[in-house]
Amino acid sequence: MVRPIEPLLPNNSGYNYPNMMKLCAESGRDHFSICQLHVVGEVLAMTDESSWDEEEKCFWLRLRDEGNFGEQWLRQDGYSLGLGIFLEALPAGAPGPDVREGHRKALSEVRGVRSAFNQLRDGEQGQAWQEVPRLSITDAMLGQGVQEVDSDEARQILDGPAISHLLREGFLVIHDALDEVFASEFAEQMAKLDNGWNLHAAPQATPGQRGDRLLWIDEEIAVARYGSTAVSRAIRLLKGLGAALNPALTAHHWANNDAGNPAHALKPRLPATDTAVLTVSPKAQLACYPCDGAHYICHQDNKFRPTHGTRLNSRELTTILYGNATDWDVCRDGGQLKLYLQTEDLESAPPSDHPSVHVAPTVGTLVIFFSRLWHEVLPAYRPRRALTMWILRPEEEESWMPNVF
Ligand SMILES: O=C(O)CCC(=O)C(=O)O
Ligand SMILES: [Fe+2]
Repeated sequence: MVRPIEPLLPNNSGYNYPNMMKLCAESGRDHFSICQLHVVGEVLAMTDESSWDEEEKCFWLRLRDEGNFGEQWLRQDGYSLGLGIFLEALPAGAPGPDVREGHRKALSEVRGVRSAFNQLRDGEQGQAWQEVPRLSITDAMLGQGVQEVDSDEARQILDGPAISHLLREGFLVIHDALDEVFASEFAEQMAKLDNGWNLHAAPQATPGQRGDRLLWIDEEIAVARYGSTAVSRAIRLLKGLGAALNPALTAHHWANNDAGNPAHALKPRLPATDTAVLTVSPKAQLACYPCDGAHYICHQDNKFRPTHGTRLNSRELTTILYGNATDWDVCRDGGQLKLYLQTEDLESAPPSDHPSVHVAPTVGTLVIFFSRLWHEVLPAYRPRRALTMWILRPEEEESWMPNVF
């Protein structure tokens, strides 16, 4: 039997260790797993890692969001949690259908809060936050970023002129990043994954924001679960871009920071010889936009909040490999990525006639851009598939939590 999820509580102080044990005893289960934790409107999915600290008499929870852009150890002492926790009295394993329903409700609630948050101006505390208990950063120990992945393929693609273009313009498009055989296998396997009912609707902060369906996937799952060797190779290639860019990116941030741009600050300030700024997200996002005009409105993948001196999340660069047929016709099929140039510091979306580049999502095209650049996916009239990897700045992981607390 699956026990329904506990309702969202405005205050989580009941979820301390003794009470969790009591709940276990009452339900006849030998453990509870925390399946969802909401902090300032983000949903952080719990992995199965939590540990009881005998000395501190508290649980440490390892929290990650779905794409693993944010990760931290959080002390669960009944005071330091955000909007709410859902407890499932479930043995480890796939959630049952009523749990999924609970998740859906929770997500829509969280999205409501989140969109209220997005409408707040810097420093303002809105209605949405009044019930949120204080989350102390000093109670949270930051998790480690994922290791760098070396890839010869990535290094070959990112030669000196390509890197200079990326740093100067904020984006880079390479049309022949994959050889012909790799490209056609990649497109074929992306279609197979999409057509095999493996994807689920992307979460939306506001209705109509995006119409794609997603699968989070890493290079091992791609092979072991789906037999998609070309997708696995593509994920490794994308992961390798981080390592290939590290030295130049570090120098870039140093130069901009020294020139007084706080958005480039390296925290903690790295020694000049240390070039390891970037890590990669463990999983890539496989996204398919169905052919019914599905799109993604103009947005940034990350934001720098000058009044707080923090970023919303750890994403630094967005890297995408497209997996669509070579006869993609933008006039007929639409679906271009529209990148608005030099818009990283804009607070709100630029007008649609702002200088931009349009990228056709043809197989073999690789695009890399700074995640704070405003961009959108234009309506697609043919299934449009993309594999996205976010390259992260792990030292920023703390700052995805806006410090409205
Ligand atoms: O697929 C694309 O071209 C861009 C997708 C995107 O902006 C996103 O997933 O955040
Ligand atoms: Fe995006």
